[in-house]
Amino acid sequence: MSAENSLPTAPDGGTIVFDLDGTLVDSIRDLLPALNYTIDTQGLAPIQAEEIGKVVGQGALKMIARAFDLQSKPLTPDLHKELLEVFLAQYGKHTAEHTVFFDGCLPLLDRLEADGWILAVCTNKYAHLAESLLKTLGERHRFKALTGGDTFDFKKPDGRHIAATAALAGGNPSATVMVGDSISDIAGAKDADIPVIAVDFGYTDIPVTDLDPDIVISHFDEFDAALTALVAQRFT
Ligand SMILES: O=C(O)COP(=O)(O)O
Ligand SMILES: [Mg+2]
Repeated sequence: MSAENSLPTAPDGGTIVFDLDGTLVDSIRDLLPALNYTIDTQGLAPIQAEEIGKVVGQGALKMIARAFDLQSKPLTPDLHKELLEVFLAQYGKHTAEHTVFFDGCLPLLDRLEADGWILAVCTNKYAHLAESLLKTLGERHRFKALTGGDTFDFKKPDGRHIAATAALAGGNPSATVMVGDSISDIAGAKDADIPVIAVDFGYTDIPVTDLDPDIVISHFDEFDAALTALVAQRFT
């Protein structure tokens, strides 16, 4: 095993809570077509891939609202609800057609599991969509808990979403590390006093370096060193 691929021993209840969209999986390959299908029904122009950070991160309802805002189009509450149904039906049929895990992610999950870390997913996506996405990709079994934006009465950037996910997974929130790509994840982790590794290849309109996470990585090959540093700083 190379020096880069060397994880720290998991502390008691050691848990890694991963965000989903833009962190574990490159999901805009399916999210964007479903969003564009939805807004096209109202004559809006398609959202471009470069703009995805401006719309994703707070769940589907917010994504639709942000798409309308971006094009300064009015959106009534009734139309908003109707379009959510259109989006959910469309995305529900095409959740995992083109979506893939980011490079290096699955080997990392293998290493983490082998080294005794508990894995969980904390996403602002609807839980049933996240469940179906991970099941279709054949990787749901790795995660001891999966919570969505609709699982609790609170969601990221509320830190309770992350802490409750770790607890649900049987982990110790005080020995938990969050991994995410956007302000919801980084602000949420800070709110819960949980250390956070940010990935800079996800979906955000604010560069993650500006959000002051503990560590930024640009590829999952850098994860082991990042986790080693965090465990030494925060858990010993
Ligand atoms: O789909 C969204 O808007 C957010 O999803 P995420 O929390 O997994 O990034
Ligand atoms: Mg994300």
